[in-house]
Amino acid sequence: MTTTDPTIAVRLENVAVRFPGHPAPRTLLFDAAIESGRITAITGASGSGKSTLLNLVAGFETPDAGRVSILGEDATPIPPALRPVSVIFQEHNLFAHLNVATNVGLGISPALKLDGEDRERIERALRDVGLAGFARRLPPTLSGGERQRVALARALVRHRPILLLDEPFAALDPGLRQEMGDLLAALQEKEASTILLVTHHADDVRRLADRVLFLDDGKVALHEEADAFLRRTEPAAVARFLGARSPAP
Ligand SMILES: Nc1ncnc2c1ncn2[C@@H]1O[C@H](COP(=O)(O)OP(=O)(O)OP(=O)(O)O)[C@@H](O)[C@H]1O
Repeated sequence: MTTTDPTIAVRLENVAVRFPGHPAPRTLLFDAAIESGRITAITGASGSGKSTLLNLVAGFETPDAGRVSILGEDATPIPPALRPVSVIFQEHNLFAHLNVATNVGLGISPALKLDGEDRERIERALRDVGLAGFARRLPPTLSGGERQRVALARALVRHRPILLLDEPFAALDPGLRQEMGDLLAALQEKEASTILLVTHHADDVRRLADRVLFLDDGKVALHEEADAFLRRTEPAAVARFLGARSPAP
């Protein structure tokens, strides 16, 4: 019954997730088809379900009902490590005791069985994210922005068609957010990857997104082109989100 549409990278079909929760249980319900080769921003208020949706695609969360398909294939039996995705979180992406090159190498081989070609790939990825010469540094000696760039390099060497980012710029100051955003946009253009970017910043949507998936109370409230979304004055939840732009310094 699988219909494979190459323009769709990820499909969530009536996916329900039930959390026991306090004071009452909560059910999140997602239904969406996410296009390939584009940047989709997943946004909405705190608690609306953004991370849960991303975790369903990554495989860290399991649906209680419905189905997640990735690149036309039912993802249910596929463990996180074997899914065609790379994930970058807000923080804690790196092993502190392993140097930068080794952290990137883990993206190629978790057992760190690396040959000469792999080492070249690592060097190239570090150059691409502006970290040539950082190979032997340890993560605690890097700035927050540099650490996130290492995480991006590790995602790059994996060559997975889908990149999942959960607030990857949240710990960065505005200058670095801009820099990381530019880097991400350039990489997307070069690799034509599908990117799902969880963010609660309207500026990230303005700068980076082609499409927007707006969540409200555990459901997909809107799924549309970023231009149309950015012109919205309603519903109130979207107006609030777009109005929450940080004031110019
Ligand atoms: N493991 C869990 N157990 C119980 N409830 C959970 C669990 N994970 C998420 N939830 C609940 O599900 C809802 C959605 O959470 P989620 O983290 O996906 O939201 P979010 O939009 O990413 O929020 P934020 O912007 O604050 O990170 C919240 O009400 C949250 O409390």
